[in-house]
Amino acid sequence: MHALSARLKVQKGNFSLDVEVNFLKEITGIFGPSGSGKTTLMHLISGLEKPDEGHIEIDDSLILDTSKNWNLKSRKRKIGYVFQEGRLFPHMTVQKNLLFGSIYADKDQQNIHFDEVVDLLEIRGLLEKRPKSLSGGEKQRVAIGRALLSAPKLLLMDEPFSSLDVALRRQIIPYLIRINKKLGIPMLVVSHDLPDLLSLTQELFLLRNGRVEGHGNYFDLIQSEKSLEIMRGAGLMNVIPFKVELHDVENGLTHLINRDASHEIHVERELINDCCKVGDELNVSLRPEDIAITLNEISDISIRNQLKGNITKIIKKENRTYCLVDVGFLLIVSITQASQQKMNLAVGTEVYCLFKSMALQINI
Ligand SMILES: Nc1ncnc2c1ncn2[C@@H]1O[C@H](COP(=O)(O)OP(=O)(O)OP(=O)(O)O)[C@@H](O)[C@H]1O
Repeated sequence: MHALSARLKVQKGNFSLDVEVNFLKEITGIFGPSGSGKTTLMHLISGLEKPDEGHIEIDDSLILDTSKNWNLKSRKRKIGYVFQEGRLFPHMTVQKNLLFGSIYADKDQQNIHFDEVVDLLEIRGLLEKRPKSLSGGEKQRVAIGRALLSAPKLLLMDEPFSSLDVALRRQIIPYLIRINKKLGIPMLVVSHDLPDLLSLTQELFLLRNGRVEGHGNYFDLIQSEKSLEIMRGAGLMNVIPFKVELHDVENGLTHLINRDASHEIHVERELINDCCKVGDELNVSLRPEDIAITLNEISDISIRNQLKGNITKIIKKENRTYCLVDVGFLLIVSITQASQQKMNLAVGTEVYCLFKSMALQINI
């Protein structure tokens, strides 16, 4: 059963949107450059805008069908919408803002209660405050809480990170993952920042000029030249799930292993910030430019992380060469075309991917 199934068409001046979006219960990202129609799509799904033609079902119940003249009002759609800048009511305390969310909630379907939301988002200490005295991340968490208390079947988030600095983004992302896992509320998250989006989900729709140009897992998408082209300018990123294996206090390192325990990497403890226990799962991000390729393992080198693999695809774009390397999981590596030619790299070549521990970003 799809959490959302939508076909939508709209013309706005010179811009036309014509898309089909279906997804399951997880977190799904909508990535696209500025002006590609992301906000328009969210408005159409939430009912803030009306399409010229369209059909929307949420959890198999019909929300909109223009051919039958069926169009549920926004507040009846059971969709929580978290806007870019939170949009809290300034004259109300945090508590009242949160309770406002439950006004439209269908009490029978309320699968999350006030105290649970407050604890999940860690906002108990803020309840008596007014929005103007909150930080950006706190506002955003309250806005998410308000949306959750409306008992939504679907949560839409438009650029939830854009008003937050890096530290606050890192805070919000785990809350969103927790909400999705714990409450099973599907989320559609719009962003033009690929690394942020990828730390939340690798299931993506790529939007360009009002059309879906690709849909699926990020690592499948980057194998298509067209999708790679859309994402390239926004900061391609490797995002790999790891588990904390051991804290090596003496050497200041934490050892991480991947899902099937085939690979171990080492990161500086200061990156982990003492936040993770052995056994905790985390995502490690690594820029394709921060990985070097060699044909042999190098022993007398300070770089500790050297993963052996095979090149599965090579894509050339301008003077860069993108190599997809299967090291047990896929890594995307960006090198110059000159390096590729000099090393004679081709599909099937066995290589080592080298990266410094400091090049890793940890998303908890
Ligand atoms: N009322 C309107 N009349 C005409 N064109 C419009 C109208 N509203 C939006 N547009 C155009 O529709 C296109 C898509 O806008 P939209 O805000 O959905 O894009 P977006 O992907 O969310 O962009 P951004 O990342 O910059 O927020 C843009 O080219 C915009 O100029």
